[in-house]
Amino acid sequence: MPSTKFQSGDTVMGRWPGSSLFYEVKVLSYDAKNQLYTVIYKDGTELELREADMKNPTGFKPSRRSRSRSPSRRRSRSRSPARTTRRSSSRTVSSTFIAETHNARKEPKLKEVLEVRLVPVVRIRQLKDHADFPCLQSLSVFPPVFAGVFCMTLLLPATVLGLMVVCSQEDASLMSSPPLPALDSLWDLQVFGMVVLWLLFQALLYVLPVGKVVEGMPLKNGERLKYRMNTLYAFVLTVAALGAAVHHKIDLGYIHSHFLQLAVSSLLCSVLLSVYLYVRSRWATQDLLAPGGNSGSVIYDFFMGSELNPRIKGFDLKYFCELRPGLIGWLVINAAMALAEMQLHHLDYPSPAMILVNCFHLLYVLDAFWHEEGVLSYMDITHDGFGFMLAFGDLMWVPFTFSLQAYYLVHHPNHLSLPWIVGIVTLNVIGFSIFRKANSQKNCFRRNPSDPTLSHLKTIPTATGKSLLVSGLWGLVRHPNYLGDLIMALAWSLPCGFTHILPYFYVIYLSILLVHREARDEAQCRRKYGSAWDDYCREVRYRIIPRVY
Ligand SMILES: NC(=O)C1=CN([C@@H]2O[C@H](COP(=O)(O)OP(=O)(O)OC[C@H]3O[C@@H](n4cnc5c(N)ncnc54)[C@H](OP(=O)(O)O)[C@@H]3O)[C@@H](O)[C@H]2O)C=CC1
Ligand SMILES: CC(C)=CCC[C@@H](C)[C@H]1CC=C2C3=C(CC[C@@]21C)[C@@]1(C)CC[C@H](O)C(C)(C)[C@@H]1CC3
Repeated sequence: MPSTKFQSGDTVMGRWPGSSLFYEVKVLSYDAKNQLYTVIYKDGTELELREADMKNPTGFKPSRRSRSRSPSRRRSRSRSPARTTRRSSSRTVSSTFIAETHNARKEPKLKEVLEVRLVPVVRIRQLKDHADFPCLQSLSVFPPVFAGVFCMTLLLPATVLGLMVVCSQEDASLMSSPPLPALDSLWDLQVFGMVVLWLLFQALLYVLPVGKVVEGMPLKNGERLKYRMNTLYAFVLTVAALGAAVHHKIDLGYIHSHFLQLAVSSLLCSVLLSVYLYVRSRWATQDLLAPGGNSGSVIYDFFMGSELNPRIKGFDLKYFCELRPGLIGWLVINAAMALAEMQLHHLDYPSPAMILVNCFHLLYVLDAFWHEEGVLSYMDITHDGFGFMLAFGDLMWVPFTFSLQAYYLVHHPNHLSLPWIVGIVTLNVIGFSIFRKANSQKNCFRRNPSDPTLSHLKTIPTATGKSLLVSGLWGLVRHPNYLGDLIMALAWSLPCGFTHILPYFYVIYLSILLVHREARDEAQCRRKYGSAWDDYCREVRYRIIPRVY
């Protein structure tokens, strides 16, 4: 940490954003560029504070009123700071501070020290805050949370396999009960070898010294990890390798004919990886753990993951899995399904529906690769531990459920008329434009808030020094990028027609995931930005869909 008034590890008094209350906080790191300290309150809340909002503890006396209260719990019991210090979007942060500091001087009672006996509350709150799972949000006591996590560990893989089995039946209705495949038909050592080879090949491409190296978001200790941006190269080299394989008469139809076995082998790889991750996390120091990453429950930590960025030397396991084997694997499966469709129905070209599905998915994945740097600031990388949920999500869920539409079309051809094709392409273009513009605007604004291309947008200042965009797409709904993602998801399903609901599984999954993710992000932003976030919510009333939600 550079020479600053407060040092990492110091215990000082930090202002709760939007209020005149000060609580005991521990300094974690200092961001010299933005001149912000990352501090942690005793209830586990992490915020960025300016030096002006931090004071030495001397002179603060314990409150007689305050007992076992965290800032966040206080907000729900007493009048919310948002209401007591309500400010409009046009009012500047500094004027708010002056007013509140003045008040605080007149009313010493407002200066309080947090007396903490919060450990169980912290853990439950952090558990509920932890990941993309709605069931964890609604559960408030430990045993059900762990039981829920345990069931998910079994249910999620079963869901993927079940969907794949149903999808291959003529009657792909979710209500149908297709014959279960024999257990030994699910396993083939050669297929397992292929999956391991695939992972090793992708790992080899990851360590190639091509592509620029960039720094990730600051960690708790202020450090920034380095990441090499070369997913696009990995993709191009994979396509070249597959092209060479096809040229040498290797039949990609193998993927279609061994689809279930490939999924089971990928599941096994994700389980083995998660066991490794769990075991190594037992030796990880506190500053390497994700928030709430050490709950004390084996099953919970196995599922959610304890370590934030597990690395072997410079090889980042989470970042590798998030973007490469699963996403590139998804595209390879799609291409194999197009080939299988041509073989099965004796076609010279894939059907228009298959072409649309392949092109839409290709665009989505290439976009993720093109904007690879943006992924470094996504919750999965900066906040979530790496455990079974993400390992399974990346290695099995993404390639085998995201490709269900292409798999479905192999067995359920759907004729598309020209107007339908035009309509579906238009819908995807609209969804993609919203998704891309929203993500780019936010990333650009976070990198450089005074970027001239964004000067026309209105913003709301917050106590942390960062502002929130409040016009343009971010003024339409609070998560325009989710809206675009959902519109695209619908466009991907429509080429499969309306006979079965199965091709719409992706839209349903994404809606649940994004609604939950939005709630989780909202809770984090409210903690981070206090009353400024409430102002934003008043100004932009809808979360994802204008006038609906
Ligand atoms: N296909 C799939 O399976 C999935 C796709 N996704 C996609 O991944 C992408 C990333 O999603 P996710 O990481 O959840 O969240 P976002 O990229 O939407 O990031 C949320 C963060 O943006 C900042 N923010 C929120 N509102 C504003 C505002 N008005 N102005 C400026 N900054 C704001 C806040 O962080 P701060 O203020 O700290 O910068 C907030 O925490 C999305 O496009 C989503 O659609 C996500 C999950 C699954
Ligand atoms: C039910 C279950 C197993 C949940 C696990 C969730 C994960 C599969 C998803 C959580 C967030 C994801 C993102 C992408 C893929 C799915 C997971 C890992 C993503 C990489 C897809 C491509 C996008 O462009 C993206 C980079 C925005 C996106 C990031 C989030």
